[in-house]
Amino acid sequence: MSKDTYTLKTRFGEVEVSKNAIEGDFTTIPVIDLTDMKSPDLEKRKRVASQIYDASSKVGFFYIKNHGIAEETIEKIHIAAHKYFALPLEAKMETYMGTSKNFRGYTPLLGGHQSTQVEEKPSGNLSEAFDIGYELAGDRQAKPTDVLSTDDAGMYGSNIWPREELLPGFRDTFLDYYSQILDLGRDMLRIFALALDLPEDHFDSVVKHPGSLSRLMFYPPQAVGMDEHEGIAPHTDYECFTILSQDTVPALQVLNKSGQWIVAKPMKNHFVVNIGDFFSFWTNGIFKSTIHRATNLTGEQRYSVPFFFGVDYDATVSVIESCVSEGNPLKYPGPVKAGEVRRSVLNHARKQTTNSRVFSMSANSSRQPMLPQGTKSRTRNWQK
Ligand SMILES: O=C(O)CCC(=O)C(=O)O
Ligand SMILES: [Fe+2]
Repeated sequence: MSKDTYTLKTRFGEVEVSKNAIEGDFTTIPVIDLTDMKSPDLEKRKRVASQIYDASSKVGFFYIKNHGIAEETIEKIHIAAHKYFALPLEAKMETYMGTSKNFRGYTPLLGGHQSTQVEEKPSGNLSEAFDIGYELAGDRQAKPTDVLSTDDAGMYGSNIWPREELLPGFRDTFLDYYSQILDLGRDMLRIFALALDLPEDHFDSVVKHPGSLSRLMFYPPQAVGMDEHEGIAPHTDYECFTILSQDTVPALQVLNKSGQWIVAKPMKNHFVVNIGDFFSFWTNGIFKSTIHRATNLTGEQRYSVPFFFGVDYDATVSVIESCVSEGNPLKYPGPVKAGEVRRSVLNHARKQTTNSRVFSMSANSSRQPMLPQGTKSRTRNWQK
């Protein structure tokens, strides 16, 4: 590594990264056209699946276009995000995540955030967030007779909403967005199954009430002359995959294999999709959960809306058998209870006062997925 690099110290090891993000190099973040994702022609679906396999196993990140979510839906959620973060702090604190048993609600600027790096002077992430999770009203496929199970980990539960009179229509807008992205996630899981040479309905039984969080994020501009301050510190996501809507302000950077931060420039009507730790576990490391961060150096306000697609909290999941081979022996003993894994990851993150993600950052290409200290013994031994 040349002197243009620095060492990123993490709780789990060191990563060499270059000092500067490389502008203009997006060739490593492929764009996948989902037009044929639901084509009646299997060969066409397979062509999409094969691109998804390539991107998921080599990069861990890709853009999607022609995903079927209307521009208007995306605009509406961004307007809702602007309005929510414009509320006075006291109003946002009425929805404070600290009062939630299942990781929903508001995370204030710098509050409760801490870099995943080992810092001399820990400083929080320069962002605010508002999280919601699965509720039946946010799932167009839920039947009126559906009842949410009480998963052992207590991850299902209600969302915390700002008072309707403060933000009329906010709850409906967010739940509508949530339900549409949830369905996109379900559809994508079928194409992921095809990508893994499995029957397309292979995962259907574990996405009845998918344990997915969605988040509004706000990154204020940094003060002129201020040292670069991360909006969200380097991390990997911990669910199956993330579907991210960015506004027009660039900030997201993805760590490539040679240790360079690649800017994932916002592209109109595209989502950024990235593999999370849970999918990496599930596929025995075939799908890569890649380190990324967001730093807003533009002087403008930035908003983004990630959706972390995950399986039912009460599902029990083991590494997919066909992902284990002589060349890729079983990495992670299982089975695991999806809700328990997520609770322990989130608890750990909260204890560390981080922004709710877990990171095992020994190296971008050979990382082990998730699993903090304190995870139940069955899962602790995943973390070598
Ligand atoms: O805002 C972004 O661009 C990325 C957010 C992110 O990585 C996350 O919330 O996990
Ligand atoms: Fe992320």
